[in-house]
Amino acid sequence: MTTDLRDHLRAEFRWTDPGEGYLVSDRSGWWRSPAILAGLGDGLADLFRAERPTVVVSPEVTGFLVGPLVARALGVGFVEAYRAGARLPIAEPMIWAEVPADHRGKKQQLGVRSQLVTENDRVLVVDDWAATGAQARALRSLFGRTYIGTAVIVDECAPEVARELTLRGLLTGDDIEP
Ligand SMILES: O=P(O)(O)OC[C@H]1O[C@H](OP(=O)(O)OP(=O)(O)O)[C@H](O)[C@@H]1O
Repeated sequence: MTTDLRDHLRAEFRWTDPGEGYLVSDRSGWWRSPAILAGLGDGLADLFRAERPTVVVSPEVTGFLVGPLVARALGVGFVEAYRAGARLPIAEPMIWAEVPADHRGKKQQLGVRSQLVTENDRVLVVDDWAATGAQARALRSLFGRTYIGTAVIVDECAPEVARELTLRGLLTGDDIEP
């Protein structure tokens, strides 16, 4: 099942060249694929099922596509982590974490409605991609001991960063090399 999923993810992934000296990942083929949508929740959930997560948290915005699939597969709920500056559709109070400079060198903040995660939760962070690990690091700092790890589709982090953040991926950077 997971082998099939990995094959589908590799097959539906594209690099695009906007002509600005770097390539940009095009992940739209993933969301268009019924096979990927059917398998992605369980595929990512299986990376952490043994750790019995009780809630999934994902960063804005692509994380909002992936996180609910994983929450559904685990039978738990989903919480949005918004970027500062977003027009928040949820009530205060929020807790905020500084995001270290990410893969574009940009600093930001991520915020979660504090009442949605309790100290007894076991938080699984889910995202489509990890490059520097900045989003995962920020959310780990936000949740402290309730953080159990981060599941991503593509893990491009340095191995020591992935280990430190308990970050696991379905694919590595080598799987989608241009
Ligand atoms: O490991 P990091 O260096 O933190 O990078 C990973 C982040 O980069 C991508 O998001 P992006 O900022 O491109 O925003 P998007 O979700 O709006 O596409 C991806 O969805 C992760 O959230």
